[in-house]
Amino acid sequence: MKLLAVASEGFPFVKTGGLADVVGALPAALAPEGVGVTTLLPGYPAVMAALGPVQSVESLADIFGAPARLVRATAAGRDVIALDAPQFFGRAGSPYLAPGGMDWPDNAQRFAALARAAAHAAQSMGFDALHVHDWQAGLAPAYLRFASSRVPTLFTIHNLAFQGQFPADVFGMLGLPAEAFRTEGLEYFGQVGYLKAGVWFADRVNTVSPGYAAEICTPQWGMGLDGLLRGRGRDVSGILNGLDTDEWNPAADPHIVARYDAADVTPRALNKAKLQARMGLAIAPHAPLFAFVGRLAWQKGVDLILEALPAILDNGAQLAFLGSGETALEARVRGATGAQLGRVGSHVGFDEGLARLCYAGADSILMPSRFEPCGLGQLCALRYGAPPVVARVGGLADTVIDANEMALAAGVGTGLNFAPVSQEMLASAITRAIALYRDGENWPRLQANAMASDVSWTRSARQYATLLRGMLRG
Ligand SMILES: Nc1ncnc2c1ncn2[C@@H]1O[C@H](COP(=O)(O)OP(=O)(O)O[C@H]2O[C@H](CO)[C@@H](O)[C@H](O)[C@H]2O)[C@@H](O)[C@H]1O
Repeated sequence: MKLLAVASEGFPFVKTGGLADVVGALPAALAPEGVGVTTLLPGYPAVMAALGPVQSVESLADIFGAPARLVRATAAGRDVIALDAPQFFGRAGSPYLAPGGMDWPDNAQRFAALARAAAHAAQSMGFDALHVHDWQAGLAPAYLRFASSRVPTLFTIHNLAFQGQFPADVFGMLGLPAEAFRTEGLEYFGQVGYLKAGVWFADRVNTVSPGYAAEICTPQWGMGLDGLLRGRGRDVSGILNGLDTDEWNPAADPHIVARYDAADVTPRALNKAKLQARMGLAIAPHAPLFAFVGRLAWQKGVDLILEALPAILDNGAQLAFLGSGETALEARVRGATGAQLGRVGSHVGFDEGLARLCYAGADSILMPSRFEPCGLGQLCALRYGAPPVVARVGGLADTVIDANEMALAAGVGTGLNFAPVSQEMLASAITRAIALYRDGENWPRLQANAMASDVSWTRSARQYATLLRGMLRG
């Protein structure tokens, strides 16, 4: 099967978060299942540079007022098509944000162009199916539907909180027939909804864990789309994300100081010391070291970590933050660092190497997310032997087995879970983690169980292949 995937980011070419990891990993994961993936990405400067010499495969005479072309190359082991449209993507900086942190003012056009190019390529280049990721590509199933195309589409929701909503007057420039702008279409509370378009027009919809698939069908977590999602019934499913276990491998990771595997985790101590140094923490081999890696956002419960700080500090533990995001949270993280020098460390920014050092050097990774479609941080934590403390929501609940008494006795715990998601319950889980760490006997077992967890794509790739083959049958 020839599958075209379309997304606004994909590792290793451009990454701001977990979407890129998944888009970058699926081609290798699906290859053994007989699915050959080509990935269409916006031609950002970083993407064009990484592709090197390219072959021009299609020209698009007029894409929202300017010519563009599709170019193709194989790079980093992936077959990539880039939408070379300098008027939309030829700018430095974030894929989504202008300098100053506001959305690029022409994001509606930019990502409509991406979706239109994907629909065009899916039809004209002989692909069997189109895999559409998140709102940035969400219009593609609408373009295909109104072109009476037979190319089936799968729409994957990585985060329902980001919906790509634009004022109604954007509709006029999309080049879609008037009938598309209805409740039974892409109209969303009087606006144009790019994610809504994906959910409405795609043949199948999935999200990145079974738990989140169930949650988004409820009013509490459906973000206004639960009715529509419930209405799509069995067309909606959940498939867990995995990790590219070659890419994320503590035995071969070039970003960390000391490489190790499950047979001997003692080299982790060197990574811990390095992480403490990089984060401005006291070099304390026996202090339990917690780390947070991710977007500094309400979703991720960063405020809960800050409020639960006494549970960490009063127990002689340390905390390292790596992330960027909401200005107020960035300021609070910097403030906590300044107030607790040597005990709280932080790096506000995006740093792939430091993220890996966090997974390889921290004793435990904190993920107190209020909601989490899947989460990759906890999978990295398991793989790198840093048993995570996670909120029992979405994909976190699906991937981390709480080390309660029964689980410890049965030898199956891989981390710690807590619910409901509150500062108090997080503090109590942290206290439990520190006690386990200090009792000496259970922690190594927990760490070994974590590292033995299957976080690869193997099972999920099979599920994707089954879903895609089902789509081809209609
Ligand atoms: N400052 C920083 N420096 C370096 N690396 C950083 C970083 N901040 C984040 N990362 C990295 O980015 C990735 C984050 O992935 P997540 O899946 O945890 O969250 P995200 O919310 O971006 O993804 C959304 O999409 C993914 C993919 O489907 C879902 O798993 C998730 O639940 C959903 O919210 C990880 O690889 C992490 O290490």
